[in-house]
Amino acid sequence: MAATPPDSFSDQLRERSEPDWTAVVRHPFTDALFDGSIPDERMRSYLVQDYQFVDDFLALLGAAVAGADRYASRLALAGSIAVVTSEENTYFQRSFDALGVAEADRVDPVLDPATVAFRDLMRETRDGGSYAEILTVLTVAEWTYLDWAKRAPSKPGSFVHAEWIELHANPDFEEWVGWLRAELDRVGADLDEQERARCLRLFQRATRCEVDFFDAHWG
Ligand SMILES: Cc1ncc(CN)c(N)n1
Repeated sequence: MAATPPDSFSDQLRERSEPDWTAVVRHPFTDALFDGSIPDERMRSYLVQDYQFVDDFLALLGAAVAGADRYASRLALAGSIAVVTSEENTYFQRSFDALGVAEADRVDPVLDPATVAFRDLMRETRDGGSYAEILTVLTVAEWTYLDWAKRAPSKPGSFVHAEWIELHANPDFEEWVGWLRAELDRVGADLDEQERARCLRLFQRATRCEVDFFDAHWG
């Protein structure tokens, strides 16, 4: 993982997004994922909604490729696109098969309010955000997932649970999150006060979206 200096821009954004950050990383949904106790019905609805999240997330990655200020950054971002469109997509399809998800729910399900809120945030950022703002939203989505997945004490039996954890707790994903943070720190160094404040508001809003997304499938 790329080294991040202590009290970096990304660290400051995360610290100022508490208590929501910890609420995502320690969400009871993730604990139930670890011990494999999420009922199929709940896992199905979560994955169906998340597949829609991933659609907009992929478009946001595309906007980051377009908005990046250098070729090396485009290459790193394209590497993540490769994962989302291969291993991760295959995981969704195999899980949908195992959970009996109908074609309509794979392609065009009724969206939860939490999915709509996250989608709106990603679309607004994609269409009108600076490269720093796009990185901010990408970083929240990936870093929260790394942080909860890293807490997994062991592998649950079902592949639907186990592989969802593994996709977010492996050395490549850790390196990707390290890159995102370092990139946000690099770009953040050139921002003025107003632009940094906009990134903070986006970071906080995206973190809240993550809490609401898990809440929608819990309790
Ligand atoms: C809601 C959500 N947030 C983040 C991730 C990780 N890409 C995800 N799959 N879903």
